[in-house]
Amino acid sequence: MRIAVTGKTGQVVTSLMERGTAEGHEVIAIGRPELDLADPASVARALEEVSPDAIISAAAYTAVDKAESESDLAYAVNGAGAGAVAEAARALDVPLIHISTDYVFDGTLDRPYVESDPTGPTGVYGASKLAGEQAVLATYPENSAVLRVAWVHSPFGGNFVKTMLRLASDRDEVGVVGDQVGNPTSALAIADGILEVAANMVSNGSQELRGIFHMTAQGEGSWADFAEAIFAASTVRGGPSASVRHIGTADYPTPATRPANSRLDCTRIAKVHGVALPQWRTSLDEVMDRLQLAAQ
Ligand SMILES: NC(=O)C1=CN([C@@H]2O[C@H](COP(=O)(O)OP(=O)(O)OC[C@H]3O[C@@H](n4cnc5c(N)ncnc54)[C@H](OP(=O)(O)O)[C@@H]3O)[C@@H](O)[C@H]2O)C=CC1
Ligand SMILES: Cc1cn([C@H]2C[C@H](O)[C@@H](COP(=O)(O)OP(=O)(O)O[C@H]3O[C@@H](C)C(=O)[C@@H](O)[C@H]3O)O2)c(=O)[nH]c1=O
Ligand SMILES: [Mg+2]
Repeated sequence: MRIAVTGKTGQVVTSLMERGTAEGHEVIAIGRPELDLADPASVARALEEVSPDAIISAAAYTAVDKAESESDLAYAVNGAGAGAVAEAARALDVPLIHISTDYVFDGTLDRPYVESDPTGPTGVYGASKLAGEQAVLATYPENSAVLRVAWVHSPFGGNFVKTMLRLASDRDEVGVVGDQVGNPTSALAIADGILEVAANMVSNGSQELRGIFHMTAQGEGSWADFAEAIFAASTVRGGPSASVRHIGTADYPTPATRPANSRLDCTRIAKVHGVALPQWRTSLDEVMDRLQLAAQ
């Protein structure tokens, strides 16, 4: 497949370049300045030039706290920008896979969220991503899949794993919220899942393969559990470590409110696409191995 992906340096786009190329696909990453999601005309132009077999919409405004004070930009990129990608995919008549987030939910449910559960974002980032989902499904429902992923980490770009390792390098203890639970998911595993979904959509036009899907790693934990796993994995590899103090959300005030329950139920994508990502602790080991290699 010839696959166009939005963004150049993001975690998911970098993972797709690696995994897609390894599987013999041609993966073309298109980002700024040629494709700027805040400039819709550039989106159509840049994607048409590539004439791909499928488009992966992975670029987004992802600064959750900063979005609270930059809401116009967050909506332009994540809402209107996502709609512009969908219009380009429709014009090219190719499948679109749009990446979204667990933060579209308010987190008050006491079980993992299924695709049909009501959304209710608690911050600007989640609301702007929800606007993007809606734009995609209104513009190009006949050939789009929205994949909601969560708590993304990888050897690339900025993420919670790297933040924790940086903090541990100069302190013995880190306070991390223990009352927000979710599914830490590696971008490398996400790339594998996206490639399976893309192949299914390219070869099969069935509506059942389109629509919204939850796609996270198996297993769950709080951010504090995630931090503990990071430090355990770092310790065995000779990397920095710290002890984790489990704190409450109220003890770690942030501009954006995050959902307390971010867990996503991934039954539908397993049934419809045959996609099941590995356990999150297994993927974390892969990411930690890669970080050690990168540091050598
Ligand atoms: N990170 C996470 O924890 C989660 C992410 N997601 C979603 O997954 C997707 C991938 O996220 P991830 O890989 O982590 O993202 P990153 O934060 O690692 O990277 C963001 C990417 O978006 C690009 N980008 C930002 N603004 C624009 C713009 N105006 N025009 C074009 N490109 C732009 C960046 O461009 P450049 O390369 O130029 O810097 C970069 O490639 C996103 O849709 C995100 O909402 C969902 C759940 C969790
Ligand atoms: C750095 C740090 C964070 N925290 C808390 C704050 C927050 O509740 C939680 C995670 O913090 P972060 O800011 O790294 O994560 P955050 O940016 O909220 O991560 C989110 O990013 C967007 C893009 C998504 O789509 C989500 O799925 C999710 O991955 O941990 C601590 O408790 N202690 C700390 O030292
Ligand atoms: Mg962050």
